[in-house]
Amino acid sequence: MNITVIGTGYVGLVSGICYAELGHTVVCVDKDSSKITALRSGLIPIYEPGLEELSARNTAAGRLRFTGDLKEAVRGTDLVVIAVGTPPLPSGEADLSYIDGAADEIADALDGYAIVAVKSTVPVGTNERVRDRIRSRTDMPFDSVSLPEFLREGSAVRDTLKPDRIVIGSDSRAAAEKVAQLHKPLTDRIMITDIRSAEMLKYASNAFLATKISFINEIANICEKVGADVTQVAEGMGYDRRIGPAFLKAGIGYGGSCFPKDTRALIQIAGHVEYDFKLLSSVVEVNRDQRLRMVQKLETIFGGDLSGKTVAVWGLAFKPETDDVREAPALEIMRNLIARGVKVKAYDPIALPNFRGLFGESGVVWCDHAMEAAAGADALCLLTEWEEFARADLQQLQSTMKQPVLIDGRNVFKEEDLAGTEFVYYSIGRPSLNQGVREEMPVLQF
Ligand SMILES: NC(=O)c1ccc[n+]([C@@H]2O[C@H](COP(=O)([O-])OP(=O)(O)OC[C@H]3O[C@@H](n4cnc5c(N)ncnc54)[C@H](O)[C@@H]3O)[C@@H](O)[C@H]2O)c1
Ligand SMILES: O=c1ccn([C@@H]2O[C@H](COP(=O)(O)OP(=O)(O)O[C@H]3O[C@H](CO)[C@@H](O)[C@H](O)[C@H]3O)[C@@H](O)[C@H]2O)c(=O)[nH]1
Repeated sequence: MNITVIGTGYVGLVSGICYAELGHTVVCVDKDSSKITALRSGLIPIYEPGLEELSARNTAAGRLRFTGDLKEAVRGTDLVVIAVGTPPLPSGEADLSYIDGAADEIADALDGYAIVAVKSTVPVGTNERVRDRIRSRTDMPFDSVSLPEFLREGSAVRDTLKPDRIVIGSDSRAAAEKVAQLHKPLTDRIMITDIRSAEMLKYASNAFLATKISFINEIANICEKVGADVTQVAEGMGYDRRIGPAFLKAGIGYGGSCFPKDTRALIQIAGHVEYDFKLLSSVVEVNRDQRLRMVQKLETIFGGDLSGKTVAVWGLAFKPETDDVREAPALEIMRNLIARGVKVKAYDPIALPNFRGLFGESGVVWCDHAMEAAAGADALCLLTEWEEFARADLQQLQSTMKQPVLIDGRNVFKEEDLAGTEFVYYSIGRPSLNQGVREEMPVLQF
C-alpha cells in the first residue's frame, strides 16, 4: 500500500515508520521544515527507544521518506493518515485548526481515490467535519475512517507493532476492510465501529485510565492518614482480574500530552450536549491537587516557610523513557516552589533541554548530573521514576546534601534502600516508610 502520513509528531512518526516496517511505501509529511531536515539526515526529533534504528532500516530499504511537500506526498496514494496535533484551547476544548488545515490541503492534493484516516484524538463529529470539508473542495472520490491511536510514549514502537487492539470507525465497509487488512499482521483484535463510537472510545479509554490514577492517588492520601500502605493496597486490588494491576501506581498525578488534554476535552464534549461529567471533573481536580501535595509535604517538614531553601528536583519528563515535558507535573511543582522563594536545582537524564525551553530561565540552576543537583540542597524531590534514580547511592546522596530530606513522588525507594541512612523520607501513601519526622498515627474512631 502507498501511505501518506501528515504530521511527524509522536503518532505520525511512529506509525509511519511502523507501516514501512510492515513493507508498505510510506511518505511522512510535516510543515515544520526543521523536523524534515533532521529526519532526512537520520535524526529523530523525539526520544523514543528503538525508533531511530527502525527509521534508518526502512529509509535504507527505500520504503520510507520524509517531505515538506504535502501535495506531492498525497499524489497517487492509497491511504492518507492525519496525525497532526489537537492541542487544548484555553477553554479545554480541542483546537481543530491543524485538522482543518490538513483536510483542506489533502482535498486540494487528491488526484484519485484515497482513504482519509484520522489518527489524531478528535472530538465526536470531527471525522464527519473532515469529510464535509474535503467534499466541499474536491470532486475526487474518497472514504473517511476514524483510526484512533493508543500508543504510549516511551513504549510507542512496541505498542504500535503489538497493539492491544485496532479500532476502525467508518461508514464504508470496503474502506474499513482495507484498513483492517493493513493492520492484520499486528493483531487479530480489530474492531470495526461506526465513526462516532471510534472517536468516543479513544476519549473514554484515556479518561478511564486517568480515573484509575486519580482514584489510587486519593486512596494513597487516605492511606497516609490511616496508616495503610497504598502499594500493598494496589497490589491486592490488582490481583482481582476485574480490576487489574495497571494504572494503579500512586504518585504526583498524571501529566503528558494526552491525559490532561483529553480529560478536559471530554468534559467539554459532554458539556456541549448538556451533560455534566461530574466524575471526570473530580478526576481532573484530584490530579491538580496531587501535584501540590509535594509542596505541602515540604512545608510540613520545614515548618511552613520554604523561602531561602534550596530544593533539588530529580526528573522533569512527565514519565520515564521520554523527553516529552508537555504538562509534566514538574512544571507546576517547580513554579510553586519558586513562588515560595525556593532556589531550585533541576536534573533529568534526557528531558532537560525540552523542559528548559518550556519553563524559561526563572532562576533555576540546571544541572548535568543527579548528584550535582543534590549538592548542598535542603531537600530533594523525585518527580520522574527514571531507572538512574532507583539505582542512586543513597549514602552518597545523603553526604552531598545539606539536609537529608527526600520526597519520593513516585514511590521509587523501598524500606531496605533507606536502611542505614538518616533521610527524612516521605513518599506517596506509604506512611510506615516515613523516617525522621515521626507522625503519630491517629487513633481510629469507629
Ligand atoms: N503523543 C502521543 O503519545 C499520542 C498518542 C495517541 C494519540 N495522540 C494524538 O495524536 C495527535 C498527534 O499528537 P502528537 O503528540 O504526535 O502531535 P505533535 O503535536 O507532537 O505533532 C504534530 C505535528 O503535525 C505537524 N502538522 C500540523 N499541521 C500540519 C499540516 N497541515 N501538514 C503537515 N504537518 C502538520 C506539526 O508541525 C507537528 O510536527 C493528537 O491528537 C494527540 O492527542 C498522541
Ligand atoms: O499507574 C500509573 C500510570 C501512569 N501514571 C502517569 O500517567 C501519565 C500518563 O502515562 P502513560 O499512559 O503511560 O503515558 P502516555 O504516553 O501519556 O499514554 C497515554 O496517552 C496516550 C495519548 O492519548 C494514549 O495513546 C495511551 O494509550 C495512554 O496510556 C504519566 O504522567 C504517568 O506518570 C501514573 O501516575 N500512575
